[in-house]
Amino acid sequence: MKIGVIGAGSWGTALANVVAANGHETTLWAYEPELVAGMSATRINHLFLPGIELHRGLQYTGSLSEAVQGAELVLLVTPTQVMRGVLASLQTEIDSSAVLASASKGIELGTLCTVSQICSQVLGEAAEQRFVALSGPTFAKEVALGLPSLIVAGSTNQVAAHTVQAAFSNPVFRVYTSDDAIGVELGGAVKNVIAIAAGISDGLGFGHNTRAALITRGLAEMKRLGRAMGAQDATFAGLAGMGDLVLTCTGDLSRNRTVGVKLGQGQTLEAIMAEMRMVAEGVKSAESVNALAQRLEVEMPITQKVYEILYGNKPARQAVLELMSRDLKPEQA
Ligand SMILES: NC(=O)C1=CN([C@@H]2O[C@H](COP(=O)(O)OP(=O)(O)OC[C@H]3O[C@@H](n4cnc5c(N)ncnc54)[C@H](O)[C@@H]3O)[C@@H](O)[C@H]2O)C=CC1
Ligand SMILES: O=C(CO)COP(=O)(O)O
Repeated sequence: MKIGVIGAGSWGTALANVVAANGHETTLWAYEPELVAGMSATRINHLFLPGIELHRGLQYTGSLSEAVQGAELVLLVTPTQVMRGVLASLQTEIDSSAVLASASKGIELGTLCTVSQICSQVLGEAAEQRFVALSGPTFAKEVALGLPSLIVAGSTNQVAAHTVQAAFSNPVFRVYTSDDAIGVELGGAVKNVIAIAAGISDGLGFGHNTRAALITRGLAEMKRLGRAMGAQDATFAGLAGMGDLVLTCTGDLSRNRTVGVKLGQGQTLEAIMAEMRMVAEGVKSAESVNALAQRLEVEMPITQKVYEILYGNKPARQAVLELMSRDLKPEQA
């Protein structure tokens, strides 16, 4: 199969490597010209996935049209906030029958769109019929090292979901299908915001109890937003929900969790972002998910506090105090 992968960050590179190793004719598009040259010469993505040699068959390009030319499957893996611009450049280049998969996790600022909604707006409504959200507990580095990992391909079109499942699956990378594309997308977007909260908690010196509580109540927020957007509750109990939430809230490889830890330790957001080349989607999604919750009148108190800490100068300890002193009530999902 011919596959184009758009975005050579750590995740796009790791996923391109999976399908290339599975025997598919794969071309990886990189935004940075020096990365195209570097990967072509050394087979290593020195900027975003250092130290890992990529499959011999993987091709590299700096041209968007070359990456998707003749592709039966196009995988989008740029940061969510630049997705619309990248897609606009690809609009006339992607084959109208190609499956469109996205492994990006976030909600667009301003429009409050998921990636599938961005695709429909830019490429036309029919794009939704061939859209697949690929998400789960998968740190790029561990996938690239071949450590057993599981993920979900969610789509309203089961033929498209099965195409992605077949292309990516191998003995160390197991892909499940789901018919809940929006649930799979929302799980990935919201867990990044909750991971910042979990990091803040650890950075403040709180314990395992606090972190477990944040994960559990974060899952309740994810479910509530999902219900308001037509997702299925069961999706959030699965890999793209609880699975990814647990991974990101507890794993030291998480960029979002790391941002939270540093905030909890007293660093400013500006200082943290200044020394970070990689994307921590939760920083921007804290604003967009919080706005989405307000628009849909969904109660998401942890998300709201993360937003206030990041953008409202609220001290993290005060935010915790406010969360703890909310009205007492029965436990509800
Ligand atoms: N790294 C990981 O373990 C995982 C990441 N993801 C998601 O994958 C998406 C991509 O993240 P990573 O691959 O981790 O990125 P990264 O943090 O490793 O690298 C940043 C990426 O952003 C690209 N970029 C920056 N400015 C750009 C622009 N103006 N136009 C186009 N591209 C631009 C860079 O070229 C690079 O590909 C995100 O939504 C992330 O949440 C999902 C699962 C795992
Ligand atoms: O989405 C991820 C793992 O599934 C990666 O999380 P971070 O972006 O927080 O590193």
